[in-house]
Amino acid sequence: MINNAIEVEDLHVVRGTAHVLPGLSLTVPRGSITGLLGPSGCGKTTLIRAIAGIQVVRSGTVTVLGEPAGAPANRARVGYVTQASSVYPDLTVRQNLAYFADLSGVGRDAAEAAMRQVGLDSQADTLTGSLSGGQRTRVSLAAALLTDCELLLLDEPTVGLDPVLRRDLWNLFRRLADGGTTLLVSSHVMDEAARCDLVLLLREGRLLSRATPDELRSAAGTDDLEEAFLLLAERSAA
Ligand SMILES: Nc1ncnc2c1ncn2[C@@H]1O[C@H](COP(=O)(O)OP(=O)(O)OP(=O)(O)O)[C@@H](O)[C@H]1O
Repeated sequence: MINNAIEVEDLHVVRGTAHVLPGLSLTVPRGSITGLLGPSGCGKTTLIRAIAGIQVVRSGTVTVLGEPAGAPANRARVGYVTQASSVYPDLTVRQNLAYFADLSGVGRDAAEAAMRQVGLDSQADTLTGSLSGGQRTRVSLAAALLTDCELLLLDEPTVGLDPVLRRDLWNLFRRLADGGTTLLVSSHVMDEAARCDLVLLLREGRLLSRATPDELRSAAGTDDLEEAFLLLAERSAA
């Protein structure tokens, strides 16, 4: 059993004219919640796309669950929830999940269970297009949960959610991690770092820090994770 769910080595990605990831190396341990934190534009989505195997990379290696990123063997083992909703607006929540359940070869019971997991059972018969942005994200998340994947890649899943929904989603992430799923969750909200087992801080495509929230606080000498990030960013620029 390989202990790391993800191993990235000397990854270079160029998008347009920008060298977005200029030689990034990092690892993500199995069975835990790793937060990918950093300011807008620092390369979080690009890295997640590379891990999902859908990003053209210039060089370097990305190994996911022991396979090269994007390997067919990982298709049912890796779930990816993008920032943009990936479900059909003209279908109800239940119809969307039933459709994805059929595509994934799992039963309709799995669709109902996933709907309950994300707390959308009361909206089961609502058209997905008339849900709020946060509710639509939860439909996408439910679709990713259908196959009991080993690794979940979640790109800013809590954007636009109110504090209660955010807390509920983080509780769900914790339950999934307790059950052995590895989660990589991107966010630019530093207070979400406190809910992670491990935090990767990215800045301009470089790894500024890889630490637990407690290690971050003591390295920066402050309890405020936002402040800790700013201090670490200033130190690295000095
Ligand atoms: N399709 C694209 N073509 C060219 N450049 C792109 C493209 N998508 C992103 N970029 C650039 O790549 C860099 C990293 O973008 P990325 O989306 O990975 O950042 P991010 O940290 O996820 O940002 P956010 O938190 O705002 O989603 C940015 O400078 C962005 O302008």
